[in-house]
Amino acid sequence: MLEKFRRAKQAEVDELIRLRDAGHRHIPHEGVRPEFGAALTRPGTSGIIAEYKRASPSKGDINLDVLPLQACRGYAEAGACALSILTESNYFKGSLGFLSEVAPLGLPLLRKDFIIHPLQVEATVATPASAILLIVRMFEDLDELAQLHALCLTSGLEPVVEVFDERDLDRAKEIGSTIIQVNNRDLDTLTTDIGRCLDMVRRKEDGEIWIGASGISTPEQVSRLKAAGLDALLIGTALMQHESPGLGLARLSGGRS
Ligand SMILES: O=C(O)c1ccccc1NCC(=O)[C@H](O)[C@H](O)COP(=O)(O)O
Repeated sequence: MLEKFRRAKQAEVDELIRLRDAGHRHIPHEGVRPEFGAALTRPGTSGIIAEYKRASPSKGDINLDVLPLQACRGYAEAGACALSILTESNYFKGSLGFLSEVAPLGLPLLRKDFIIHPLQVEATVATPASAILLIVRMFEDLDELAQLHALCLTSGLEPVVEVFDERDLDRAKEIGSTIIQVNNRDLDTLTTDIGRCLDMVRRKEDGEIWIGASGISTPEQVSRLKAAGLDALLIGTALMQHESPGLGLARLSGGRS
């Protein structure tokens, strides 16, 4: 599955290389980037990262009717501590432009995509994103991942490093990741099992911020995962399936609406 995403991304990377070779430069975003990691652990936070996700490989179209700002305003009103914005276009019907559309809400933004090349990091620096997803499995060569991780940090983006299993976690820790996201989705079957982050969070160490992602859909799961030590939970489908995603979040978290 990830190989399929990597191939789809290569076309985007080739275009970024062509533009760079033609002299195009990304102008860094000049506004404030609210701190992402700090927002997940601030006292009193809901600890919920609400995702704007229009479609997915597992569900097909989820919600094409609610615009980014409309959905994310609802998330902000319902107490989301940060927003995850799917920018991948082929499988998730996302767009990089969504980041600027929702930035006026003032919440920290995670760019959720398949990042494999430094020019994608540069392109992200030109947006208001505070954080960017790096998926350990996308990299055979750990040095390549370590270099992208370092580039994110020096560029002012907080890298969120996603792991699926213990080996990924070993590699994430080896490069010094401090924001670790455990994905509960099995990439072969696309099914989810929250037991994965419940197991892995036992390896959380001081100074690390842990996020549990995928397949979270009930208030009971939210309470159980938080009690197990996850700092934040990233939720997309269960919210976007609501006509009003913000109301979906309010129901799930008992937050304001
Ligand atoms: O959502 C998918 O079907 C999917 C398939 C293959 C790779 C990644 C996929 N999703 C990306 C995500 O990480 C999720 O959007 C995120 O964790 C939220 O999950 P959910 O709450 O289950 O929508």
